[in-house]
Amino acid sequence: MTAVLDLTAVSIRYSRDPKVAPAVRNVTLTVEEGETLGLVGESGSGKSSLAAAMTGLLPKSARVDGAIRFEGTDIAAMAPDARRRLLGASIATIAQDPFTSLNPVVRIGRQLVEFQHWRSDLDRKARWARATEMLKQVGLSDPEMRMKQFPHQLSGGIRQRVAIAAALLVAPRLLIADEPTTALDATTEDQIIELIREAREAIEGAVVFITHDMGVVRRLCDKVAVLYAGEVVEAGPVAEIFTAPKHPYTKALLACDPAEIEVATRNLPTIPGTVPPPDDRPDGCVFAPRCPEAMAACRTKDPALRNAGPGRTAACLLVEEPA
Ligand SMILES: Nc1ncnc2c1ncn2[C@@H]1O[C@H](COP(=O)(O)OP(=O)(O)OP(=O)(O)O)[C@@H](O)[C@H]1O
Repeated sequence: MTAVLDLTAVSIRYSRDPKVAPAVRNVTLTVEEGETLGLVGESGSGKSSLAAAMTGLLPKSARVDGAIRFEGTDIAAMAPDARRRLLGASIATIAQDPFTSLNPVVRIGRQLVEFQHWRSDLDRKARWARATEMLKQVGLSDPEMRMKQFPHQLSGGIRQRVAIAAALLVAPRLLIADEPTTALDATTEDQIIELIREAREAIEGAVVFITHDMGVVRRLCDKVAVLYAGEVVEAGPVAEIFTAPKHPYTKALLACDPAEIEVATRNLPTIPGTVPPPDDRPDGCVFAPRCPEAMAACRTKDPALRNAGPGRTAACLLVEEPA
């Protein structure tokens, strides 16, 4: 079966100059139909750069090496116009702030009708009816009233539901959700996560969920790729990585997940130090300066991503490859 999305050795530079240090390095990952992949990492780990590359939204000055295949077609190699046509009809994005996808000065109804411009088989009335029905499906109780409102008249949670409805109107094969619950309270976050789960079933496609929060990955995703300083440091099935993480960075992220902390505490642990910028990487393992398990060899030897069990990879000298 052809994967919905398949990245092979993808590097991203914010410059055409191949000598400029890449912000994303050599990332390989696959998302199959019916799967939700979590991309997780701290600020600066390259999540948004990867999302922009997947949606063809990197700045013109950026350079992508490697292949990004959407249902078998390499979108990194496509002309921008052809890429926009393909992606506009097949990939939808839900952003952290729905104001980035909703126009603040246009009523919801008009926007949702315009989102369906590619449906030449439907007239305006049919598009309006389809949009109203979609608002109902995402749990809004008075969709006709919502259609007449402006985005600023809605709460954050309702705005995010409208953004999900807008994404579903595209009937995408791939839904990319970029920190869609970060600005929401815990109850609303639960509802939006449930909605994204239902959305994946409705589109019969795949979801890429970008977050810094391991708790959300645990609740929603089938697979996870942990990013650090632009590299995948560990990847594999969520069920296994959460029970037996192998990379010290994954272990540290899990230690920051409130659900993993037995005694309720106001002060969640954080990982000391910061992600190094692309042009100031340490020698050896990029995580070594912050790693509680680092050995002398970690300061000199770059750990290549290695086999860490069925469907799993990890980039750490401490991980022994299965025989
Ligand atoms: N437009 C840009 N021009 C130059 N460098 C950029 C640009 N966008 C991102 N970067 C750099 O790329 C690296 C990865 O950033 P990116 O925003 O992709 O990470 P992130 O994990 O999404 O973080 P955040 O959650 O803060 O958005 C960082 O070092 C960042 O400074």
